[in-house]
Amino acid sequence: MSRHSLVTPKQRCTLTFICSKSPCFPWERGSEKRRWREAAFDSHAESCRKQPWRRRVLKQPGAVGLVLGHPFDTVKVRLQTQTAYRGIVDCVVKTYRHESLLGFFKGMSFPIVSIAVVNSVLFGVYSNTLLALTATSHQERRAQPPSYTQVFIAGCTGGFLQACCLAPFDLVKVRLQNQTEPRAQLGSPPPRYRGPVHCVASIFREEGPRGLFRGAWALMLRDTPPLGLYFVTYEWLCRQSTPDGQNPSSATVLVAGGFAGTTSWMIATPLDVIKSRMQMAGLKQREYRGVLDCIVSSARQEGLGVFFRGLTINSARAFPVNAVTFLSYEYLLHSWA
Ligand SMILES: CN(C)C(=N)NCCC[C@H](N)C(=O)O
Repeated sequence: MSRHSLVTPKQRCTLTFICSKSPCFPWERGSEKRRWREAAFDSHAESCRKQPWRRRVLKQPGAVGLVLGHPFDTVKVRLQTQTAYRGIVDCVVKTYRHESLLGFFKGMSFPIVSIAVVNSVLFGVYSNTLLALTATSHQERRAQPPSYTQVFIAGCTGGFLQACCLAPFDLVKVRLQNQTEPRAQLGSPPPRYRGPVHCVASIFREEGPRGLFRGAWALMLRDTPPLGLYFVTYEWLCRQSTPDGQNPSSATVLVAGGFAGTTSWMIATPLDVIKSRMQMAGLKQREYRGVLDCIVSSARQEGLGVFFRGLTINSARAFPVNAVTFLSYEYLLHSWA
């Protein structure tokens, strides 16, 4: 049966993106490898068609990790962009007092909506870049592991492209997380943004369409080399603790994924600070002229310590979130194999 009869165009697009068994390489036309890839894609598509719950269930761990990690992210963003807090504890106490528990969950809706797409782009581009560089499928990769340079390049490519998709969602998240007003009460002034959609509309109106991509260059720099390192750390730790040719156990995947998240966030924190600051500076105020200007003026005004704001909380949050992310990624690839 042709693969086109098994899946709808929408499914085909998602599958091609996520799965490393994409049948779409033109240079393989007519070759044995291409026929094998098409057969693998057919059975893969068939199993997804029969068990649509699989994809839905597998997306949940990422969302659960995101919800649990969001309060940490809010504290981090506030520490990086506001000067009103003396440290993590002060920020937690003030947020709780003024805004209750809900204050920690501000700006969470867009990340929840976008996480599936953003993770699919990251892991899909990573997997497909590795496939293009090594010509080995995910299953074959345990027997013929790619070099760390190939893993790094694939990770950087995935990181760069995920940042392009993430930019507007991340901007809205950061703007909403920084609203410190308590819930609307009679007589109190309303917050600047009433919700994510109002935030998008206001930015569009006040700062123009480019406003939605404020801080995007800093975000791309933040996500490109650190994500190369993210996948190299993960691969290295998996290979260290797994006998040659075997798949890593779930415990190994959790630990390696957690460490990969923590290490990459430690490296990424200085650019994360710059990114958040640029996102908060509205285009109209023209507070910074670019990434370099933001780096120089932040360092001049607040010292070099400014680049490490939120480092502890960022690294702690990254462990569980990325442990779960890698576990679902591995599970997804194996259940589709
Ligand atoms: C250092 N960076 C930017 C990353 N490691 N990014 C990939 C992991 C993203 C994950 N959803 C998280 O929020 O940690």
